[in-house]
Amino acid sequence: MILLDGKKLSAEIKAELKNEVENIRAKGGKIPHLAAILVGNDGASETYVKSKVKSCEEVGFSSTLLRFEESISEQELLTEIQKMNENPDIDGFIVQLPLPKHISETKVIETIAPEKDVDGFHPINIGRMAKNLPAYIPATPFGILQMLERYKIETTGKHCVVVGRSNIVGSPMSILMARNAPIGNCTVTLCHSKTKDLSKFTQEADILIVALGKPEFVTANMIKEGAVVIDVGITRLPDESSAKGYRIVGDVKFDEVAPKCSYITPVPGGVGLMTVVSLLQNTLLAAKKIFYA
Ligand SMILES: NC(=O)C1=CN([C@@H]2O[C@H](COP(=O)(O)OP(=O)(O)OC[C@H]3O[C@@H](n4cnc5c(N)ncnc54)[C@H](OP(=O)(O)O)[C@@H]3O)[C@@H](O)[C@H]2O)C=CC1
Ligand SMILES: Nc1nc(=O)c2c([nH]1)NC[C@@H]1CN(c3ccc(C(=O)N[C@@H](CCC(=O)O)C(=O)O)cc3)C=[N+]21
Repeated sequence: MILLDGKKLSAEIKAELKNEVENIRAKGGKIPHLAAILVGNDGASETYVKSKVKSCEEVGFSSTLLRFEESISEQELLTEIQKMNENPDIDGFIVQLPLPKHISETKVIETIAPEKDVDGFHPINIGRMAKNLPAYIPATPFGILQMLERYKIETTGKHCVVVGRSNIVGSPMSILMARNAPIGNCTVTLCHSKTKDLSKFTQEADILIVALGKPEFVTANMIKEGAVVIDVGITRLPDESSAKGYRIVGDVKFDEVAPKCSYITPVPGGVGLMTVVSLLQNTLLAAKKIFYA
């Protein structure tokens, strides 16, 4: 069993990004600038956004964090997004999800200029991705592709089973794994809460990607011997013995599943860290105006 080490890989990618920034600086080019909009004060969202800002600093990007009260109106938020669209100093920005219930996620995402949508959530980016055209690929799926690539895991002809069909993880992941691309060419099965006999599918998976948000849901009996298991899930469970008061648990029961796997991601220290660096990589592309010149 080989651990897919998100900590090591993300550190390598950060070092590459830092190098790129130094080259840009030496040539007097535009330093990449990522902005994030955070609405309300959800604890987990706060952690992720801070981690994005910190990672920007580490690689030498500029970053801006705009915070708004939970009570901001939809129209006010859309106006702020327009301002970001028009601000030439900002190369890419994200609106942290989830949003308060009175704000339409769809409207928010569709207001973001596609060329600044480094999350890759705008329908134009999803459509371009599905057609195998250059596009911003959503950070979590992009991070998973890079893990598979850097560990030289063969995907062609494999059966990839994705559990979860969210717009930010499962759905784009299933599209990417089925594409005719170097990391792709899988036969893909996409499972969700209406899937009957989920185990029947997971047991057939050469590559199993789990993003359903239920801690330790996937057990050893659901896994084929030698499978590659990618655990996207992140749940904070109360834990008094930890300094933070919680511990982070994935969607996979790691201790019993790991011995059956050829490769597996840990949680924490797996996919989450790749998500953050992938967002920075998209921001670098945005600063270079690679897709929408
Ligand atoms: N590591 C990272 O970078 C990231 C981690 N996450 C984590 O990944 C997990 C999933 O997030 P996200 O994709 O946003 O989740 P959502 O809650 O948006 O979607 C969950 C998906 O799982 C499906 N599902 C729920 N229960 C079952 C079940 N019993 N059997 C089969 N499918 C089921 C749902 O089906 P249906 O559509 O029918 O409701 C849905 O498609 C969360 O723990 C989240 O915190 C999320 C983003 C990034
Ligand atoms: N517009 C938008 N874009 C997102 O990309 C987005 C979002 N909204 N909403 C929430 C999810 C979740 N997400 C994570 C980011 C980093 C870690 C991460 O750094 N994880 C570390 C630490 C985990 C921790 O301390 O909580 C790890 O897994 O080791 C995890 C999850 C991005 N998301």
